[in-house]
Amino acid sequence: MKRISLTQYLVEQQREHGHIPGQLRLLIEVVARACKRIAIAVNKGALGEVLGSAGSENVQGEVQKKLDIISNEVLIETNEWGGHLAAMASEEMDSIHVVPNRYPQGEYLLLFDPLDGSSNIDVNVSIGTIFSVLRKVGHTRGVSEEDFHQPGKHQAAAGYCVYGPQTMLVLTVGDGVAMFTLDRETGSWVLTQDGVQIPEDTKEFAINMSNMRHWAPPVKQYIDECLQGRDGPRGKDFNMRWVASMVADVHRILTRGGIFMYPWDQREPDKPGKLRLMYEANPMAFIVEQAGGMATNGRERILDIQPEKLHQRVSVVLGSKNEVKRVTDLHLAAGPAA
Ligand SMILES: O=P(O)(O)OC[C@H]1O[C@](O)(COP(=O)(O)O)[C@@H](O)[C@@H]1O
Ligand SMILES: [Mg+2]
Ligand SMILES: [Mg+2]
Repeated sequence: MKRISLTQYLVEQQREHGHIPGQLRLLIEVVARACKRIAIAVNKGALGEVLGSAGSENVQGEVQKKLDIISNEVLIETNEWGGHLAAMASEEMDSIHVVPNRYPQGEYLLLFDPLDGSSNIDVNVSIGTIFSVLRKVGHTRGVSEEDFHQPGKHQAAAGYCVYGPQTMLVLTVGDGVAMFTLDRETGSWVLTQDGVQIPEDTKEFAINMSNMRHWAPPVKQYIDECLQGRDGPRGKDFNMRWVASMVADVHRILTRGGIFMYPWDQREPDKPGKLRLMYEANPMAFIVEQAGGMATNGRERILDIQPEKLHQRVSVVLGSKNEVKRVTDLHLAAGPAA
């Protein structure tokens, strides 16, 4: 098999399509390098003393794990000096991190969920890193949080790394989705799948069923019809999977299809959902769309949502096109309140 490295892939994309500027290519390579360092820490587990809680809370009031903090630091440290970024934002930081004056300033903004699936860290189940890249628009000096408030359709690149039985990097620069597997012996990312396509139909759904009694009627109806299997209106049996690491659930969907949902629920009616728009939903929605799937908040395309806050939350329905469409149609038919 001819081995194509991440560098080679990006250079070829640049040559063929001309839409990956040098700074963006560098940025992606640096993020991939940071993910490699995080993978090494994840791999060491208890031997590296990286498991367990850090005893602090993030801006959303969630208890931080040691790996949440380590991964955040690795991403900042590897990215801030390269000259490709103006600023970064993270799930684990209250506000944006502007690249210090001692380093050259770049034109991109990087957002990340440094460690996704925190509840799975200590139980040796797949976790990951999610990232989104925006271009700093406008030519004003300096950078502010408002510069980040761009809808997901403006992302220049997005990706995630999954730390599972294999460490994989999944990437889109707006021209399809490519998957790379980390060769631990050589330390390089090797292209293992290009032109990833999500099947349009599926018999597999992913949702945290323990929240069922709190869901809105359209979500209840959709899942109820799936559960009725071949005796119900769908006329086929469904299977369920829920890893509780979005990266792992989305990775399965990219590989063999499926629908993923983390919907609004009535426990906290003012909160649109659990997942964060800018560094979880947007990058995943970009990847899913680039692989032929669909991603909505139940009503509108996630990539069209105009963000108002860095840590804004959103309801998420993504994956195989025909199923996401079905859930979205049920919401639209139910009217504005549901
Ligand atoms: O524990 P729950 O409610 O099933 O939530 C699981 C979801 O929460 C998350 O773990 C949130 O991500 P973080 O670990 O980055 O906070 C998602 O990855 C996952 O889909
Ligand atoms: Mg997350
Ligand atoms: Mg996280």
